[in-house]
Amino acid sequence: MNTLDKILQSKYKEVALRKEQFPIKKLEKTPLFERATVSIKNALQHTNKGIIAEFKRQSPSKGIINDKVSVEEVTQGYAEAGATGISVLTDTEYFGGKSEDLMQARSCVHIPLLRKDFTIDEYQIIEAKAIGADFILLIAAALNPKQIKQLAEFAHSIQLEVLMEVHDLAELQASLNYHLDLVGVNNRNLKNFEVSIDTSKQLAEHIPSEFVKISESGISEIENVKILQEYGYQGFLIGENFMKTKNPAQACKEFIAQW
Ligand SMILES: O=C(O)c1ccccc1NCC(=O)[C@H](O)[C@H](O)COP(=O)(O)O
Repeated sequence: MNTLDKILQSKYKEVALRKEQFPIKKLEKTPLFERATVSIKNALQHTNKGIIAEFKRQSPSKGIINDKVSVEEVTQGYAEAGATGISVLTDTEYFGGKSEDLMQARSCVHIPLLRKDFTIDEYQIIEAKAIGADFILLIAAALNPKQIKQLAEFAHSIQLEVLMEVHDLAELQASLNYHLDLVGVNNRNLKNFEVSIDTSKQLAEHIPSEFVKISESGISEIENVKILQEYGYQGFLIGENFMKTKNPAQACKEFIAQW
C-alpha cells in the first residue's frame, strides 16, 4: 500500500470517530462557523508575491521537521513577513498537526488560512469552517471526479474556497470543474517523494486561466519561483524550506525580501 492509501485508510476511521464525538449540529453552532471568510483567490490575484507559508511539524517524507516552535510565533510571524496565506496541517498521525493548531493560528492572524488535510467527507469541510479556515484542500489522487465536484460545491455553499491538488495531467483533466478556485500542482511524487518543479512547468498550460495556479512542495529557491511566475503561477505553497529553520517566520521574511 502506498503512503497516500495508508493516510486515507486511517482518515476514514478518524472521520467516523470524530462524527460521533463532535456532531455536525454542534460544529455549526461554534462562533468561528459564523465568521465571514476571507478570499485567498482574491488575495493572490492582487499580489505579485503570493506565498502560502505552511506550518508543518513533520511529514511522511522527512519525519520530524520542527517540533520546537509554536503555532502562534510562526503563523503571526508569517503574516508579518508578508505571506498572502497560511497553510496549517491538521492531520495528526502523519503530520503531527491538530485542529487546535488552526484555531490558534486563526486567533493570531487575519489572512486566509488553509485547512491542510486529506478531505474525504463533507463533515471535514464543516469542521474546517468551525475551526477558522478560509479554504480547503481536495487532492485529486484521493477522490474521484464526482466527489471532487460535490465536495467543492459543498465548500462554496458554506463560503469556503477550494484548492484542488493534482500530480499529473491525467488527474488534472479528469478532475477539473468550475466549482474550484485554485488549482495546485504538487511537485512531490507521492510514490518516491522526489520533488521536481518540472511537474509545475509541464502542467501549467493545461490549467484554464479562470483558476489561480499554485505550485506546491519542494520550493526553496527564489529563482524557481520567478521561473514559475513566467508559467502563470500566482501562489507558492512552501513548508519545509521555512519550517526546517530555527525561525520559520524570519526565513519566510528573507525569502520574500529576495523577490
Ligand atoms: O510532505 C510530505 O512528505 C507529504 C507526503 C505525502 C502526502 C503529502 C505530503 N505533503 C503535503 C504537502 O503538500 C506539503 O506539505 C506542501 O505542499 C509543502 O511542501 P514542502 O514545501 O515541500 O514542505
